[in-house]
Amino acid sequence: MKTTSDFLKMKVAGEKIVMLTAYDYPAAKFAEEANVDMILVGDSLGMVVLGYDSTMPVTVADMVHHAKAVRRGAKETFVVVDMPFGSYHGDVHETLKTAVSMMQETGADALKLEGADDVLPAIRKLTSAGIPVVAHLGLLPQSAGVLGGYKVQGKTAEQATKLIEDAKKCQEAGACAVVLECIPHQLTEMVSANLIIPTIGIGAGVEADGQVLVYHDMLSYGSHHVPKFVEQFSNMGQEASHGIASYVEAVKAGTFPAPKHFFTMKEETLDQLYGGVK
Ligand SMILES: Nc1nc(=O)c2c([nH]1)NC[C@@H]1CN(c3ccc(C(=O)N[C@@H](CCC(=O)O)C(=O)O)cc3)CN21
Ligand SMILES: CC(C)C(=O)C(=O)O
Ligand SMILES: [Mg+2]
Repeated sequence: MKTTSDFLKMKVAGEKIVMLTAYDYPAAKFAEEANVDMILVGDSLGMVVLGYDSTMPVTVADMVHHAKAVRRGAKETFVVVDMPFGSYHGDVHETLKTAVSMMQETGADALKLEGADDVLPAIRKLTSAGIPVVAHLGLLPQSAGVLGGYKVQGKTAEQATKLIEDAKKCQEAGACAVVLECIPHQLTEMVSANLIIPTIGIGAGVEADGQVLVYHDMLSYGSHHVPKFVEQFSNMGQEASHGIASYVEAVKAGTFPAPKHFFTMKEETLDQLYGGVK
């Protein structure tokens, strides 16, 4: 299994880090088999798996439930779990307690927290307690209400300067990597050059040290709105709906199940059952 120090080495060597989200056992297995470097159990599961229209309703219990399934499917891959909305903005001792239980219950390798500023003490606290932390800057879906929606961040010189400073502060606080979401690619280049820890981009250009995408987006598996930064690498949703439509048709037509799907009784048992007469 790769560790945080391998990710630092990959950055130095210029080897791209591939991260993919997963929310269940089969997805985790597929990711591990394809040599994904890091799996993210993202709170985006609230949207793509649970059908909410934001990540706000997702709870620690939801994250734990899905992360346990992912861990069972990918025992040899570095697994990062999102701390959900509202679970790390209270007292740092409370945050540490929540983080410890998330780590112990799921067997995760790291936790991810959105933001800098008042989140820095939590990053410091968790790291010093031995929990690797991935930071997350730029578009913060858990603050979409405050940001005014899912919009590109860091477009002005002032915002960009703040983001570079925030990234450095996250690194100083002990973060082992930082996710950069929806920022101009030139800013990604600057942040990446200013940090020792790797940057993992989503909608942040090719200059990041790694990339992350949401499983359901990159496979076109039922996610309704697909952001501009997504490439659809397969068409799973279409495969699924065609498969289900064929099943419905076959049952209605009586062509499924076919004899190869039947279980059959012996002739002599049938004779006993009928008492020799039908
Ligand atoms: N399915 C899914 N994919 C994601 O990547 C994702 C989630 N859900 N949920 C949590 C966050 C929210 N994310 C999103 C969602 C939408 C846009 C989006 O539509 N952005 C606009 C750009 C808006 C602008 O121009 O400022 C776009 O057209 O891509 C961006 C990030 C990323 N994360
Ligand atoms: C979009 C990624 C980075 C994320 O935080 C998630 O999937 O929840
Ligand atoms: Mg998230």
